Formats: sequence, structure tokens, C-alpha cells
Amino acid sequence: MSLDHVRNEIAKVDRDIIALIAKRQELAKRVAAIKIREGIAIHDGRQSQKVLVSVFDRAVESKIDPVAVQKIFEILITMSEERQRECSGDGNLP
Ligand SMILES: O=C(O)C(=O)C[C@]1(C(=O)O)C=C[C@@H](O)C=C1
Repeated sequence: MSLDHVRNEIAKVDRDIIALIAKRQELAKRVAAIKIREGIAIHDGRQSQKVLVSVFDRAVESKIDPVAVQKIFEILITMSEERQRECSGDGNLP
């Protein structure tokens, strides 16, 4: 298999990752709508810890670096909270 072929495979995976991040961000909009309706704070420390523990465990199962995976998800959670703040308008939520 040539280097170009493998790079094309990597590019496909990268596109899939971006599509999934976009989907996660769409879900953040839906979460924001529910939080606005129910007056719930955007940041939920317990839930974000749950997500981080869960992805750590899955990374271990998949034999990839769990600390690096957690860092990626910390960024994804920050992006999600930023999207939720955009949806809610600053100051609309607790
Ligand atoms: O589950 C929520 O309440 C969310 O808003 C989603 C999410 C996430 O991106 O996983 C984002 C912000 C919260 O702090 C916790 C988790």
C-alpha cells in the first residue's frame, strides 16, 4: 500500500471525525433549548466528569492513549458549552 493511499484513508477518517463533531454540536443546540426551557445551567460539572470518565474507559478498551482522548473531549465539551451559550444569548441562563 502506497503512502498516498494511506494518506487518503486518513483524510477520509478526518472528514468522518469532523462530521461527527458537527453532529455533536447540533446536539448541543438541542441541549441548549431544553436548558433554556427548564432554567438549567449550561455547565454541568458532574455530567462533564461522567463523559470524561466514560471516554477514558473506552480509550483504554480501544488501546489508545486515554489521557490524550480526555483532552480531546475536554475541548469538545468546551465547544459544546460555547455553542449552548451562543444559542441562549449571554445572561439568559444561570
Ligand atoms: O449533558 C449536558 O448537560 C451537556 O450540556 C453536554 C455536555 C457535553 O458536551 O457532553 C456539555 C456541557 C456540560 O457541562 C456537560 C456535558
